[in-house]
Amino acid sequence: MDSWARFACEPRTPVSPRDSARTHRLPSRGGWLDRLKNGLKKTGNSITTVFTGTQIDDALYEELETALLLADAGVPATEFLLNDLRRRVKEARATDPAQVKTLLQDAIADMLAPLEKTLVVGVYHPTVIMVAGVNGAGKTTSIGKLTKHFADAGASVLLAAADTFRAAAREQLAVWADRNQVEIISQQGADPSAVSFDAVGAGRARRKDVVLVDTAGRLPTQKHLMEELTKIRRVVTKADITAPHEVLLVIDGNTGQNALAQVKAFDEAVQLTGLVVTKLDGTAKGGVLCAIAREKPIPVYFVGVGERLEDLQTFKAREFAQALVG
Ligand SMILES: Nc1nc2c(ncn2[C@@H]2O[C@H](COP(=O)(O)OP(=O)(O)OP(=O)(O)O)[C@@H](O)[C@H]2O)c(=O)[nH]1
Repeated sequence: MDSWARFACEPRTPVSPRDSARTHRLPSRGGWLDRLKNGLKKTGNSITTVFTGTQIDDALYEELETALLLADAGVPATEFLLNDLRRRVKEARATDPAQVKTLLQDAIADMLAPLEKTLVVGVYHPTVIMVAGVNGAGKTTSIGKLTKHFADAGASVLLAAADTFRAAAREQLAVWADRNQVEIISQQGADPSAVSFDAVGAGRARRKDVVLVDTAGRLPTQKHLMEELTKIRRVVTKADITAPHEVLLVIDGNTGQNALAQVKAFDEAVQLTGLVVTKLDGTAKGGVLCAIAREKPIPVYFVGVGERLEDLQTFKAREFAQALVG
């Protein structure tokens, strides 16, 4: 068993006949649930206070509806959850609001379950992962954290600084590359597609396991920048017909319902394969994952609750539901 396989301890649905596939699991989940709980406290508090009463009545459901909407779960997910919960309460013949709280946890966990998926690398050589998002969502930081974890697990990584305009962005990525002793392709002022093309070629020539492409932040309303992103994707495919193997959108958990709009817009532009939800620490809008599950179910590979390395972990539906309705 190679050093990477030691980290491959999560169950995996085979995605390829190639048995060299590796699953990526971030190490050290110690204390994670508490950190997640702490991060989601603001969202969770307004939901859990609904269950402090003594009766299961219409007022309880109405309060819960308000709390879910305030948590940015959105109308479709809120309606679904309320109907599902009423059914569960009836079936369980629950009489105590505390029981309803546990049933809500179950309902949320089931709703979020389809979003749970493990990022697999090793099926393709290299696995090309494109990372996009609005400005300041946490792309570069997340790439840095993932690089560290990939490197620790024995995978070779090549970074591509496809944000060629902002010097600070390239420098930030170079710091992560340096810290993890991984190579980086970076060219000031160059065309982001050209840098990405070169990186995929270099990744293959240098036999890297993973090529991570960091793109510049952009708003879905900036049409030319969204077209630029589409072009990057197209050019990556020119460099390797099977790539990109993953297209990740990093979203800031604080943006709530707007995050859903971002998911839709970026998916249209580059066909997303997964999400990274950052900054869930201190947000009152953590319910947005329910909205995503109901309205645009794209897998959530990782969630982040802070700036430290260990603050980015794989997403687990039940854990999230537990943290939200603690
Ligand atoms: N509190 C908190 N801060 C975070 C988290 N993830 C990232 N950040 C911070 O968010 C800020 C922006 O992160 P970046 O990684 O630079 O964001 P970016 O998307 O690459 O930004 P642009 O390159 O400008 O588009 C930094 O100060 C990060 O440290 C998180 O989970 N929680």
